[in-house]
Amino acid sequence: METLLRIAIQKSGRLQEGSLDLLKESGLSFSNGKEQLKTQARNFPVEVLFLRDDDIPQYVEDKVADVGIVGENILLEKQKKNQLIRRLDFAKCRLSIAIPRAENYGGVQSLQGKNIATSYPNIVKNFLSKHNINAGIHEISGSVEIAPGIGLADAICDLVSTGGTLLSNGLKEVEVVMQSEAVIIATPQLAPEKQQILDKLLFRIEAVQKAKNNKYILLNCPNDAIDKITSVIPGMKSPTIIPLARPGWSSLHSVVDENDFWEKIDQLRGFGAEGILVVPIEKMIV
Ligand SMILES: Nc1ncnc2c1ncn2[C@@H]1O[C@H](COP(=O)(O)OP(=O)(O)OP(=O)(O)O)[C@@H](O)[C@H]1O
Ligand SMILES: O=P(O)(O)OC[C@H]1O[C@H](OP(=O)(O)OP(=O)(O)O)[C@H](O)[C@@H]1O
Ligand SMILES: [Mg+2]
Repeated sequence: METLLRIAIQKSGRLQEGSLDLLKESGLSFSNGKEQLKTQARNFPVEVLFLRDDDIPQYVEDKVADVGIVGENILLEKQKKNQLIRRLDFAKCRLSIAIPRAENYGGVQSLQGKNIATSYPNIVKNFLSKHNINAGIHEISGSVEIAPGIGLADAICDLVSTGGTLLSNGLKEVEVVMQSEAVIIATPQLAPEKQQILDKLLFRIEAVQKAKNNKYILLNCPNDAIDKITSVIPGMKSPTIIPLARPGWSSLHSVVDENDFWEKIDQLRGFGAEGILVVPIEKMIV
C-alpha cells in the first residue's frame, strides 16, 4: 500500500484559506467540499484531514496526523510533543493582555490580584509567573473580549490583529505576550518514507514562499551603471544583461526582495535606471 503523509489543517476559520492556498500552490490537487473531513490528493502522496485547530497538536502527538498547520499560539498553549518545522508567513497576530480603556495602567504590576479571562491559560500562567504576578485566570473558549464588560474579569488575554475587536469592546492593549503566525508542526519521529514526502513538500513550500517574497525586475540602464546596479540587485547568481538597440544602453533582468523593494528602486533610479518593470514570480527555485 502506498505511504501517505497525513496533514491536519483547520476545517474552517482564520487558518483555513491560507492552509488550503499553500497546499494548492505547492501543486497538490484535492477536493475540499464543505462536509468533507478527509481527502486524498490526486497527484501527491498526501491525505488532508480537516479539524478544529485546537485539536491538531494532540492529533499530531498521537500520530493520528503526521503534520499539522496551526498558529504558534496554539502550539505553545497545548504543550504537546510537536516539533515546529517551518513558519508560514500568514495568520499573523499577537496574543495580548487588554484592560478597559478608561482604566489606568502602570505596568505589568497593575495586574496583581486581577482576574484575567483567556482561552490561553498555560501561556498566561507562564507570563504571570515570569513577572511574579499573582492573578486569577478565568478560562473561556471564545468571545473573550466581552468578559470585562459583563463583569466576568478585570482583564483579558486574547489574539489581536487590527485591534478592531478590542476597540469595539471598549478595551485597550497593554501587554504583548507573544507574536504568532501559522506554522507547520510534525510528530517528533516521522517514519523515513513519511519524512521523504514531507521533505518534498517543504521544498515546494519554500519555492512558493520565496516567490512571494521576491519580484522579477527588468530595467534599462546606461552601460557604465551596470556594475553599480548589479551590486544593488545581484539576483540569484547574477543579473542577465542584454544590449539594447540603442548604443551604450542595456536591459538588465534580476530579482528583488519584496521587503526592501522601494529603497532599492530609489537607489536604482539614482544610478540612472529607466523603464523599470516589476512582475510577480510564481515559483522560485534557487
Ligand atoms: N485576527 C486574526 N488575525 C490573524 N490571525 C488570527 C486572528 N485570529 C486568529 N488568528 C490565528 O488563526 C488561528 C485560528 O483562529 P480562529 O479564530 O479561526 O480559531 P477558532 O475559532 O479557535 O477555530 P476552530 O473552530 O478551528 O477551533 C488562531 O489560533 C491564530 O493563530
Ligand atoms: O484585532 P482584530 O483584527 O479585531 O482580530 C482579533 C479577533 O480575531 C479573532 O477572532 P475571530 O474573528 O477569528 O473570531 P472567533 O472569536 O470566532 O474565533 C480573535 O479571537 C479576536 O477576537
Ligand atoms: Mg479553535
